[in-house]
Amino acid sequence: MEGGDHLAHERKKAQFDVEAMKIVWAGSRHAFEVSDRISKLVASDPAFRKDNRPMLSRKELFKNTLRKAAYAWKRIIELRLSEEEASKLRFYVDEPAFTDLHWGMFLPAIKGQGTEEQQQKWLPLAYKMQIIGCYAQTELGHGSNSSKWWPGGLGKISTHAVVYARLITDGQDHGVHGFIVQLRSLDDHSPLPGITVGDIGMKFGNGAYNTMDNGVLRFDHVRIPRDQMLMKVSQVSREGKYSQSNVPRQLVYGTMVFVRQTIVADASCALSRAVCIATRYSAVRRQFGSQNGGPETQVIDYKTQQSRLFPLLASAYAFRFVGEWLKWLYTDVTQRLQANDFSTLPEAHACTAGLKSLTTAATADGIEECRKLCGGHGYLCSSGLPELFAVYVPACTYEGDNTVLLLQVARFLVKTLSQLGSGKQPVGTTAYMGQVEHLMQCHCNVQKAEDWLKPAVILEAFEARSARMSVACAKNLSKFTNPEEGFAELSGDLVEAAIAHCQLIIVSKFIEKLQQDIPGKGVKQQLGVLCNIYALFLLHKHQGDFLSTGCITPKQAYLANEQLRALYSQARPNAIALVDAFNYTDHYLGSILGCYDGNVYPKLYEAAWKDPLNDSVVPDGYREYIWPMLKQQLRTARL
Ligand SMILES: CCCCCCCC/C=C\C/C=C/C(=O)SCCNC(=O)CCNC(=O)[C@H](O)C(C)(C)COP(=O)(O)OP(=O)(O)OC[C@H]1O[C@@H](n2cnc3c(N)ncnc32)[C@H](O)[C@@H]1OP(=O)(O)O
Ligand SMILES: Cc1cc2nc3c(=O)[nH]c(=O)nc-3n(C[C@H](O)[C@H](O)[C@H](O)COP(=O)(O)OP(=O)(O)OC[C@H]3O[C@@H](n4cnc5c(N)ncnc54)[C@H](O)[C@@H]3O)c2cc1C
Repeated sequence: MEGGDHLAHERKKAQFDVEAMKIVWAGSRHAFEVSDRISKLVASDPAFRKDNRPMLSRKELFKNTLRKAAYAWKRIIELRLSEEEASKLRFYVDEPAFTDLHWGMFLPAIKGQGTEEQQQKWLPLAYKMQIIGCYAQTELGHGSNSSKWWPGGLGKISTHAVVYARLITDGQDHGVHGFIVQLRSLDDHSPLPGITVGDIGMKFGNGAYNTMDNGVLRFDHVRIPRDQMLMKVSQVSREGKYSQSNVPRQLVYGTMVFVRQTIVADASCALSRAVCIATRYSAVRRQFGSQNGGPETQVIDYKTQQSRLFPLLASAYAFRFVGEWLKWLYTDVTQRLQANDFSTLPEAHACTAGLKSLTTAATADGIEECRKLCGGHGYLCSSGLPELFAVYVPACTYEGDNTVLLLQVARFLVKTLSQLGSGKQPVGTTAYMGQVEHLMQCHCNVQKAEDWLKPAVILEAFEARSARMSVACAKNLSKFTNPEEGFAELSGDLVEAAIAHCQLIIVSKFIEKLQQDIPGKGVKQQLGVLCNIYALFLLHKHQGDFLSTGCITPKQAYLANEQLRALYSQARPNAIALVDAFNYTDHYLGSILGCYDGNVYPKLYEAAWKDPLNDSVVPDGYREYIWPMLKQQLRTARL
């Protein structure tokens, strides 16, 4: 079959209103319209071509990124795009660049930690891109106080940085503070006196994150004007006297709470993109299994393919909704902070840290699974999956290594439990800990597979598992005379307790989403199927936890798996429509395997001939290396 829509028969099977699902996925009709318009604008502009990235040398690649960033900025000005539209445009350009750090961390750091006066001075310059900034926290060796190492945008482009460094006044160390530092001349871009700055070198994958100039920075007797210390949290007077505002010191790390929240939303984008590619290709690809001379089986009909693919499809939706909720939580905590209410900051920190950890780990693994789900073709760059994986996988490390972040969540959980004794009632995502006595001894009353479809049953099982794992950790910790020693010794168990808690958050937010009014024929029902797949898949994967804590019986674990298989069958006819609801353009997907019309094989064949190796029939190097070898063999054969 040439041309046409090769997936049309799949699209006809959908049992829900895809257009309505697109609105749910985008978050609102307005968000959908902005995304739709801007993604098409980018897709239709040849200046944003990206299929040649894996073939470019680092220098060509980097220059190309600078060209795109400058062109994107020009279009933003010409079209008078709003902040929301401009950020969507950068998103659909789909190329990591210094601008990510400028808009995503430099500006938020000044907004969050600068005084009114400092904001008035620096923000207009940054908004007009008259200065370009980055966020310099990480060092080459821990607390080495020697070289900053890794900041994106630092290596070659940033004129300024927010640098995190120890503040020492009168010989007293006040800990880490943020400072705005000019790095390069605004006239000729040369580093200012005392500053050594450069790129740290090639990173994993061709193309991928190598469009970013992650950098190294050293200072030698560099003077930072006093008024360039970010002074919302603490101040140094003209006389050198240090003082602190009446706000928690942790606000110094507020930018990370903001960025981790955006990383969770971004996880749903990266995972949904990989899932869209793997789902469409799984419907196109046929292998064996034909009966009575009929067409061969689409690989998406194999139960093994479904049990690997559909939990990822469900996870993409789950991360979307938890990301939406986390955005709300962040907005809420920000409003409270402005009113000097700091009570929800620890929870916001724990939620952003934990969910960043969970969603990025699952997304990185999920992209790789999608590559395998596409068989050999998934390994071709033209599948879009190798580059997506290489770009995405550092999310497990940046903004805090995922294990380190889970340990922060564990500390928060142990603290929450320890405060129960003093009568402090937990709220928000830890409210369930208030029923710890019930959760320690409750019994799951699932008797048949369909009982696992009841939200209350699922929630109680996840709450009981999480509470029991945290309580077990707390009990074990109490056996140590030195709490820090205990925390280090039990860190493996603590990480698992933190994972259980974060999975509970994601499941409960998906269930809450389903309690909202969701318009569109069959939309809520499909989301219900995905929610149950997500929860029961986790339960199946972590059944060791659920069984060992006595939350469920082996029979109930068996029934959960039986129900899961039934849910896969319900998802199957809707699979293509569920990925169409992401509304991704072929440009954004960047994948022959995932193209909307499913016309995969002719496109793969055509693309192969565009590879530079196929520019000539006889390759460079043949005369030099192969021909002499062949001649040598001939001579040996004659002997
Ligand atoms: C819209 C566009 C978005 C664009 C996004 C662009 C993405 C671009 C890609 C990459 C950019 C990458 C950037 C970076 O990686 S920046 C560097 C990030 N580094 C880390 O995340 C390091 C991880 N470590 C930590 O977070 C540590 O907590 C610490 C270094 C901040 C501090 O360590 P330490 O001094 O040891 O203190 P503790 O960890 O013990 O914490 C003390 C206390 O403070 C609480 N706390 C910690 N962090 C926060 C926080 N962010 N907010 C609020 N509270 C925090 C912690 O819970 C402890 O509390 P206590 O137990 O009650 O005392
Ligand atoms: C692509 C990319 C972009 C980045 N961009 C920026 C940026 O713009 N600005 C910036 O400042 N930084 C940036 N970073 C740095 C990033 O924030 C750090 O790499 C990250 O915080 C992890 O720190 P680390 O590299 O020192 O890892 P380490 O802390 O050295 O981790 C190594 C191993 O030790 C384990 N470990 C470490 N501490 C503990 C502990 N306490 N308990 C148990 N295990 C532990 C970790 O789990 C990990 O397995 C970027 C990094 C990358 C990869």
